[in-house]
Amino acid sequence: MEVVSVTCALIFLDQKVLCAQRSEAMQLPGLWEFPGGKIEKGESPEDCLIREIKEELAISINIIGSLRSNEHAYSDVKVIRLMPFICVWGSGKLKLVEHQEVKWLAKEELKSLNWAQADIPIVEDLYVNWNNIQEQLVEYNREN
Ligand SMILES: Nc1nc2c([nH]c(=O)n2[C@H]2C[C@H](O)[C@@H](COP(=O)(O)OP(=O)(O)OP(=O)(O)O)O2)c(=O)[nH]1
Repeated sequence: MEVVSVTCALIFLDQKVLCAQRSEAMQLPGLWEFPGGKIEKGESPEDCLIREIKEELAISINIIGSLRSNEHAYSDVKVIRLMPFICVWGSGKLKLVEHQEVKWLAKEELKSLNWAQADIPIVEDLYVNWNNIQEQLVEYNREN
């Protein structure tokens, strides 16, 4: 079975993370995800994510870390390997090119959304590691 590798960005700002709602024109319409997309041939996961975020949200991001990947079988023939990265906003003004809506959520609000199935373990990991990630962000901001 083919496993499709997909990167996604956990973009943090002021102790909140950016969550995006898939539009009716996309697969999994109306469900919430972390923005990103499929890795193209010859592309590194990081390059893919930077490209996808530019395409989808018109901003550039800096990647500062990652969480563990999660594999989810949407069907017998479709397995997604979702690879989450911890990111901060680099430059540009946010514009929704593909998504229907975005929300900036605090830790306690994370579980209130109707997430795509592949994201559920990632949301759980994010919840559990939230304070650690905030420390990484403080450290990154001190150095940059
Ligand atoms: N980007 C992203 N995709 C996700 C998440 N969770 C999840 O199940 N997916 C699925 C939805 C899609 O089947 C697949 C990613 O495809 P996509 O349509 O967003 O990516 P893409 O822009 O590269 O796709 P394409 O239209 O060029 O084929 O992964 C997530 O958090 N972020």
